[in-house]
Amino acid sequence: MKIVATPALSSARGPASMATLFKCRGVLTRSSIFFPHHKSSHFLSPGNLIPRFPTVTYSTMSKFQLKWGILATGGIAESFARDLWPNPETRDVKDIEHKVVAAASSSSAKRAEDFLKEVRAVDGAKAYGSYKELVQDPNVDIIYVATPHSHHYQNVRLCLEAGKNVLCEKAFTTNAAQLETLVKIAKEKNLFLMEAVWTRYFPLSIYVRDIITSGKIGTVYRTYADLSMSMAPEDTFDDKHRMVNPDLAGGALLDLGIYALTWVFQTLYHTQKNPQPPSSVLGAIRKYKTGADEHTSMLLTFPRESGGDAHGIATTSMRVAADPDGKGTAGPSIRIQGSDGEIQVFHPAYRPSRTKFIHKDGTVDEKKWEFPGPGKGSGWKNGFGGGWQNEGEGQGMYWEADECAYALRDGRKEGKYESLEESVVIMRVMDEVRKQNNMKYPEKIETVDYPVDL
Ligand SMILES: NC(=O)C1=CN([C@@H]2O[C@H](COP(=O)(O)OP(=O)(O)OC[C@H]3O[C@@H](n4cnc5c(N)ncnc54)[C@H](OP(=O)(O)O)[C@@H]3O)[C@@H](O)[C@H]2O)C=CC1
Ligand SMILES: O=C1OC[C@@H](O)[C@H](O)[C@H]1O
Repeated sequence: MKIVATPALSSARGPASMATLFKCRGVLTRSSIFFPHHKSSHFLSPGNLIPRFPTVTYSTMSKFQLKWGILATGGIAESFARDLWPNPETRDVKDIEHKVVAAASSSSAKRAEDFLKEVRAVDGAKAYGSYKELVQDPNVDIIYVATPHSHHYQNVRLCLEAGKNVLCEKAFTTNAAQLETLVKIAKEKNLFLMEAVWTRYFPLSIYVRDIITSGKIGTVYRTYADLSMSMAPEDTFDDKHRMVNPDLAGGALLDLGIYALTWVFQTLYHTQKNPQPPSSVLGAIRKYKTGADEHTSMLLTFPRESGGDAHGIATTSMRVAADPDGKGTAGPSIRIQGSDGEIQVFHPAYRPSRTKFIHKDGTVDEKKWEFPGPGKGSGWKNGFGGGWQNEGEGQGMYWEADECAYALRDGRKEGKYESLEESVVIMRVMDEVRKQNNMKYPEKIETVDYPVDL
């Protein structure tokens, strides 16, 4: 069966057509492009957007269907599940589709039921009042784990022990020992396991990595990467909130610093033929009153077989901002510096949409990405009271979801843009930074014991 979706009112390009109605999946839905109505720096400014109103031919024949179970119903669970809704063909992905077939909430089955409605799950999707019930559902192919960092080890292990494939939110675990244990279990059970660092699967990340591996930027000597979001934690979070609560492995390092490290690793490690872990790591931490880190800076040295080292500088903060005026005037958040040029990537590091490649001769290539998808209803909701931040068309979390579908279809057990081994190396770096700064989480969330009732 094929459904052709065309702009019902106009095929004109440009701002006037932004509210164009689209026919899709047999229903009329409004297309709106990611507009800010919140001062947060999560947003693209309208001027950065390229209106796009394609004619899309939807095919429902012979697709690989991935059936998702969602474990936890908080902010990012909702954003992710909503991103599974847009038809993948709107992003030129023609051979897979996603279905949310179940969700579990540790609060109540009613909460899971409401969640399933909010994210437009399939008819008959199952709502569970415990994670243990979800992992027993034979209809679920893969579970997306969206609990706080502190719970990832216990929750992922629950899924793996029950024979489920897993996509787990970042940071993967609280420490490397926990992650190594999960990787071992996944391998023994021949299950797929991936860290949900969605940034790796963005077209912009693929573009940047391609520039590096093609040699166009020459030898890469240094990457600066920052993800800092000024949140005035004392005004924004109570001390129990997951962002600042050590019992939930809160703090800038695991929550935001992972993205700065992602940029350092995907430019200085992942792109190497024979990647070597950093030969040295130096970290500095400024603590918040709860004991969680509010501000962390890291200097990593990557050995090079050709001699000399490459340096990665990764910084993160809840106290100061990478983009203080929300307009990008502070310049790029990420600078990848090579012998033949520099690649710049603009805030936010986790959801990059704008980049510049400045060649050695001074010429500049600029690229921008928009976030396509049909219909109102896919939106970003953060976990700390921001509420809906836009009525956009999807946030780009679907790209990591697509990777899960392709991996399961093709029998791969890891994500292709971040191996489990690379996730472990990054977790070891974070361990080392915490160790140097005497920052520990409570034993019950750092242990590899299982099961532990948190
Ligand atoms: N990729 C991205 O861009 C983002 C990723 N994240 C990541 O997602 C994860 C969750 O973050 P977020 O959704 O913002 O968090 P929320 O606090 O909004 O949601 C977490 C959910 O986990 C469940 N949960 C189980 N036990 C606890 C507990 N003891 N305390 C609090 N919640 C508990 C609850 O769901 P229930 O009651 O249904 O069981 C809760 O709603 C983190 O790992 C974070 O780093 C967060 C934001 C953005
Ligand atoms: O992953 C994340 O990215 C966006 C941030 O707002 C959020 O705190 C973090 O968890």
